[in-house]
Amino acid sequence: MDTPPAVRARGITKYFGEVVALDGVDLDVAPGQLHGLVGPNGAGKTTLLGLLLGLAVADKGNLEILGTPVGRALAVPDGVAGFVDGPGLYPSMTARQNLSALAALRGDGAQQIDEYLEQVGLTDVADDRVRGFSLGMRQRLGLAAALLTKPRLLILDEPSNGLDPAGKKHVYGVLTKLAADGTAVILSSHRMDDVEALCSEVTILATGRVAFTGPISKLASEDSELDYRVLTSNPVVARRVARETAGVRLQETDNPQDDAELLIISAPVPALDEFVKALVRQDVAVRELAPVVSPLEAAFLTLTEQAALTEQQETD
Ligand SMILES: Nc1ncnc2c1ncn2[C@@H]1O[C@H](COP(=O)(O)OP(=O)(O)OP(=O)(O)O)[C@@H](O)[C@H]1O
Repeated sequence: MDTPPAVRARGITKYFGEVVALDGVDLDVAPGQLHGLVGPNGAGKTTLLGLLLGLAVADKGNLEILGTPVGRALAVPDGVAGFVDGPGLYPSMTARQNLSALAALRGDGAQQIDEYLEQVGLTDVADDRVRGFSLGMRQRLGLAAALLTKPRLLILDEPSNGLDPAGKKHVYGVLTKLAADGTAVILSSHRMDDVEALCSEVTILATGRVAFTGPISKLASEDSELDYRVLTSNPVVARRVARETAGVRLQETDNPQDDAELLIISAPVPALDEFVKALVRQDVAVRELAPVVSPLEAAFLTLTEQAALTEQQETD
């Protein structure tokens, strides 16, 4: 039998009094998929994650989690783990005691506690009280607690909040491995670079509506124009080449010193290719070439601005 989708949501609507937090949201997440949920403040990300965790119920729409329709009762659906607004932990207990208490409640997982602590990089502080933990350490312990339940769908609200680079590496490694083993992971983030590094699919929410959902690779089309930073061995010639290449627009930078060395150009991918080839023909070496903002960030800004504009037109 085919494995059911981890999430299948259709027309999910959620009100808080007058506020429409979610407005007809559709979402599909396959098993083993790392799915990013992004959107400006107040877009409805936490509300949606809360519905998936069974912390609230939708006012309208259909929600199926791991193949089972979600009813009206508030309960964490079977096979789902995670947290919104930070993990629930006992501050007066140590990290290990927190996990032991959870394992005892579940009647399972006690044997793997050391392994989970190691996976999230908390072995050295396993016997320290959670009260003294930083936000990043709490996030990692929350993830270990979620792992202990062996979820098939993991929901995480801003999991990289407070994480230092080493913590991020641990957490991302854990999430990638979980997904490779078939667990679907849905995480919200304000960091587009994190989502790009980790997720294959993304849903962009703007004022409670889906502005885009699908593979990240579909967001950046060949024709969309991005801004690029360009450092070369000869900025004077590079600037002339930029002016002469069809489809390339040279931007003036705010910093006059930057202006001497650094070029900012706007171009779609085919024109960018022609620019680089022309530089090489002129014996100019390209030392750095990178988008000023990532394709996801650029698409995110455009889509959310459009959605806000549409909403304003509808209310006018
Ligand atoms: N318990 C609540 N009572 C009243 N309004 C709420 C409640 N929870 C959320 N809202 C409203 O619903 C909308 C969506 O909020 P939500 O927290 O889901 O957004 P978000 O995308 O997670 O935002 P952020 O990025 O700031 O965390 C907002 O307008 C918010 O004010």
